[in-house]
Amino acid sequence: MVILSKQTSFFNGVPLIDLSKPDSKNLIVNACEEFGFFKIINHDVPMEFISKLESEAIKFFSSPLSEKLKAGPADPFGYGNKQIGTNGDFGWVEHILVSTNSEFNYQKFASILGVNPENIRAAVNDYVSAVKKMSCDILEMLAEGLNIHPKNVFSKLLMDENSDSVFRVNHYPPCSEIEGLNDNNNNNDLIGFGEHTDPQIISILRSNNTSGLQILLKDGHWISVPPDEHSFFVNVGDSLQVHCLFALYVVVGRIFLSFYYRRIKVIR
Ligand SMILES: C=C1C[C@]23C[C@@]1(O)CC[C@H]2[C@@]12CC[C@H](O)[C@@](C)(C(=O)O1)[C@H]2[C@@H]3C(=O)O
Ligand SMILES: O=C(O)CCC(=O)C(=O)O
Ligand SMILES: [Fe+2]
Repeated sequence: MVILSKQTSFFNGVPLIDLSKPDSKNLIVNACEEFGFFKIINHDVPMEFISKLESEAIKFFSSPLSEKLKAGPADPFGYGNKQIGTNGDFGWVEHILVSTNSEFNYQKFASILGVNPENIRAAVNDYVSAVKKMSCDILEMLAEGLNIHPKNVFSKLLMDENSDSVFRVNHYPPCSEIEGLNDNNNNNDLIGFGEHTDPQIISILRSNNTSGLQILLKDGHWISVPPDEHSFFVNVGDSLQVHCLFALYVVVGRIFLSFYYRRIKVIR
């Protein structure tokens, strides 16, 4: 199912965390508690790593479907089309899911792109390492903001060799059925990536300047997040919620709820 909507106004209240500022740790804790979602600026992920990966992804997704299918199915890793995950969820999306493990085999993707698999590995590793470093900084600030020792209590979950961290690239292709439609009624039958929480500790999201990302506020309203290709968005996943409910609530008396979000198709 795809939710189709004319772009309505953007929400300007997403908490903003400037990683270069000393008060970030307290702001991160408040954002996790009040919102479960925040935007990161002044991160150290080089734009060069982001652009390199984005251009390889664009090349891959522009390949003929018959070629892309050779890199599938995503069970668990590879190319997937419309079928999101293993729960039968459906979306107007195609994706690549890869392990962040450095031994991952990129041969299938490299053949389609006509490049050496080591080039793809290097591009993914550069990006993923920089994003992991940023994620560890965020998780350590979170522990510090909560006054929990040691400060790597969360970040060690990410650095663990058995960590289930994954790298996913989603592509939301144009939908010929809705092109040219002038939908004033918020026709509810078209969605890119359906409403869900992520099972991980946190999810780090970045997209190009495409709108459609929506988050569910505590009052039950879905609101649209303004896109920003230079920033990352972070959302609280189920594992952090569970950790806080069972371990931290007793100690520090704070609760973080994992966060519902989705991506809709927007008529321009
Ligand atoms: C629709 C779904 C796909 C997903 C499991 C879920 O029910 C909700 C979270 C999705 C997600 C997002 C992050 C990762 O890409 C992923 C592998 C995960 O752990 O949670 C996917 C799941 C998936 O593709 O199976
Ligand atoms: O498109 C997005 O920004 C969200 C994608 C998403 O929720 C996911 O991959 O888990
Ligand atoms: Fe997600």
